[in-house]
Amino acid sequence: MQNIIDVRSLNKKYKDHHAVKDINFQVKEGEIFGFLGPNGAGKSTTINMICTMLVPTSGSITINGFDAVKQKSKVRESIGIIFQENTLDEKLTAHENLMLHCKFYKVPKRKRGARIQEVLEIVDLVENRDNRVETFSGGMKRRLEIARGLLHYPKVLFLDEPTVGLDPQTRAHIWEYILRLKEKEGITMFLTTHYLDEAEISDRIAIMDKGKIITINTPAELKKELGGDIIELSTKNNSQVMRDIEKDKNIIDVTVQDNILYIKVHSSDAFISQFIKKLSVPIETLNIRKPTLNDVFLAFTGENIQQSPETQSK
Ligand SMILES: Nc1ncnc2c1ncn2[C@@H]1O[C@H](COP(=O)(O)OP(=O)(O)OP(=O)(O)O)[C@@H](O)[C@H]1O
Repeated sequence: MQNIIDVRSLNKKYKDHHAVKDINFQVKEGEIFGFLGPNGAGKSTTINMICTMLVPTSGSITINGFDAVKQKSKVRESIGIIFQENTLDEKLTAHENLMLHCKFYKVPKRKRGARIQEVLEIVDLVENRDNRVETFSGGMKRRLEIARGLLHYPKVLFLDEPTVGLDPQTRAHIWEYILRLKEKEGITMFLTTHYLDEAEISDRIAIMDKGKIITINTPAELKKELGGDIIELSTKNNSQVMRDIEKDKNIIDVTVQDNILYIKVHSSDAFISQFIKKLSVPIETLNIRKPTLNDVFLAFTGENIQQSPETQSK
């Protein structure tokens, strides 16, 4: 598979802050590329540079064969962006919103009608074409934004938390459309998300932290690399537990989040009974499971992938 995005030695420095530090990665044509990282990792800065909205301090970005600094308009023709916040004009109808975008992107006049019809069909909004956007549900607005992002036949679609704030049923519905697009039109998807299940859909995932790409792999490989089992344990005195299990050779790693200890072990089978005997404080909850993508994220960044409550309502 050919690389549709090629990022090399990319840096961005804001006055006294080095936000993106010499990163390198490639995105293959047709894949869903998940771009994850905690708040402030440098994801938006990187995406803004790829989308030509921000000039890099140094390094190179090639999209669809075009240079993101020297061939901005060619790059813009090659990409579609679905922003997190609603950028539709609520007072206009679906059709009028799409027409406005056609003009902006200079889609030839004689092709506009057919193309609008085509994208409305993709997202199942043909019957709503003449209704004002203000009458749409959250899910319909998102679908219309996706339709708009597709109007100029982009090769890459940037999806910035595409289902944030939507209910689970609508989220599942939006994903049906996104996956249909991938299948039918072969569009490459560059996805940022704080939802674990969405990250799982990615063909490959890059995790960014403190301005650097710290790993890139398929979700399955990332989990496999982490290996072993995870024991989730809570007690009234977790620091005593840490002392109890100190120097235990079966333990690979221990992290603490929200007062729960996540103890990574090679295998819990033979280990668990002697582990419990070692504890000098009563157990409140105990759970044993295989690693998830969240464990991968936690291991690399020290944080949970899920949205914090204050950003969830955005
Ligand atoms: N215009 C700016 N001037 C100075 N510093 C900035 C500017 N924009 C971003 N930063 C800093 O650069 C770092 C990376 O920010 P960025 O927005 O790229 O992170 P992010 O991974 O997208 O985070 P989030 O998930 O919260 O959107 C942060 O420390 C941020 O404060």
